[in-house]
Amino acid sequence: MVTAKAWVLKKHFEGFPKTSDFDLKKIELLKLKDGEVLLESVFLSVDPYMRPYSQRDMKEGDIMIGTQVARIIESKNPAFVVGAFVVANSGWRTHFVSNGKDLHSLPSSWPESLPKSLALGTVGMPGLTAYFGLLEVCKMKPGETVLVNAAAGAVGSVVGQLAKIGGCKVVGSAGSDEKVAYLKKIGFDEAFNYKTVTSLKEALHKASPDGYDCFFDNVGGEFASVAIHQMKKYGRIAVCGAISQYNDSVPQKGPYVQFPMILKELQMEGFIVHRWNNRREEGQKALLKWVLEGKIKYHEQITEGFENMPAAFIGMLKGENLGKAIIKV
Ligand SMILES: NC(=O)C1=CN([C@@H]2O[C@H](COP(=O)(O)OP(=O)(O)OC[C@H]3O[C@@H](n4cnc5c(N)ncnc54)[C@H](OP(=O)(O)O)[C@@H]3O)[C@@H](O)[C@H]2O)C=CC1
Ligand SMILES: CCCCC/C=C\CC(=O)/C=C/C=C/C=C\[C@@H](O)CCCC(=O)O
Repeated sequence: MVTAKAWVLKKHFEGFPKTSDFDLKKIELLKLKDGEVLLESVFLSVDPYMRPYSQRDMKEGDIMIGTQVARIIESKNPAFVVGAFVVANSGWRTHFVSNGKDLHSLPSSWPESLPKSLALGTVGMPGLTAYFGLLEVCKMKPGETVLVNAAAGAVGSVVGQLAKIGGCKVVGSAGSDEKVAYLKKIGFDEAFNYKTVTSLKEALHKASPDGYDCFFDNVGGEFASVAIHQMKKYGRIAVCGAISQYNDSVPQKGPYVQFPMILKELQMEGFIVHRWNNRREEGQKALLKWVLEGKIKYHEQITEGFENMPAAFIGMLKGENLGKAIIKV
């Protein structure tokens, strides 16, 4: 019998999650039935969506939602061999049983030299979010100017590099000078620390006096309310997330934004990466190619130890990660 460890939501979050909101449980796994596989998590992801989705989708006592790269350690399913790696959506746990239907094998072209954890970040859901959000929602064109916030994160860092590959000028914001330096290192044309600028309005104007054609919004709130006024006519806004709001009990009341929406005839579209699930392979193939060519750089904030998962999640929400936040079991 295999004993799995799992993090459960002990108490719904109020404001920023606290480690006391989680409980570590042990689960005895049953013997495999025909068609099932036993997996052990190797890398686990902590993502911003877990904060709002926990309120929407979970009840206290549930295992925390989330994804992992896992290794098959026992198989009664001929489609999955022992030793193979897959991406699963089985939550915060060290071991689990699956019937294989919800497992995604890593692309066959995945080189041994490339960390498999990238399947949770740059070459996984966040990278695909950047890829499809930029190409299908922003519809960036060469020569345009792209703005992205939370730019040093899992999604934002890929947005900026994809926009450079697409021949755009790229402006990014992040919450530390270290992150700003990283953005410039990976090719952003302009980058600033939104926490230390005296005026966000002036920082955005200085970075691109003519304004922005595309705004890839990961943050929402006051940043979005200021940025919208600096969009060019016919600009496009991809509303990817609103992390500035996730931990607020009372959402920030941003200034009235409908005026620029109308006067500049802006397109503003929210999206969820699931929309392009049928094009996952296309996106992963493109992202993997650019990573292997060195055109997309990646950085991972690796936290060692399953026991540190709640702390890694809280740290990511507080901006302590540069690049994708990953837990190495
Ligand atoms: N629509 C979709 O399908 C998807 C949407 N998302 C969204 O994309 C966004 C980025 O996700 P992801 O790349 O995984 O996360 P990141 O790796 O960027 O980590 C979160 C980052 O958000 C920033 N942040 C946190 N709080 C605030 C705040 N109050 N104001 C401004 N910035 C803040 C921090 O960076 P900093 O130092 O810059 O403050 C932090 O590092 C999130 O909003 C997420 O919900 C992600 C995946 C799919
Ligand atoms: C309830 C208010 C939500 C406000 C917007 C919040 C988050 C946007 C975001 O981050 C979306 C992420 C989507 C992730 C998609 C794929 C998976 O890895 C997560 C699966 C969770 C699920 O969809 O059940």
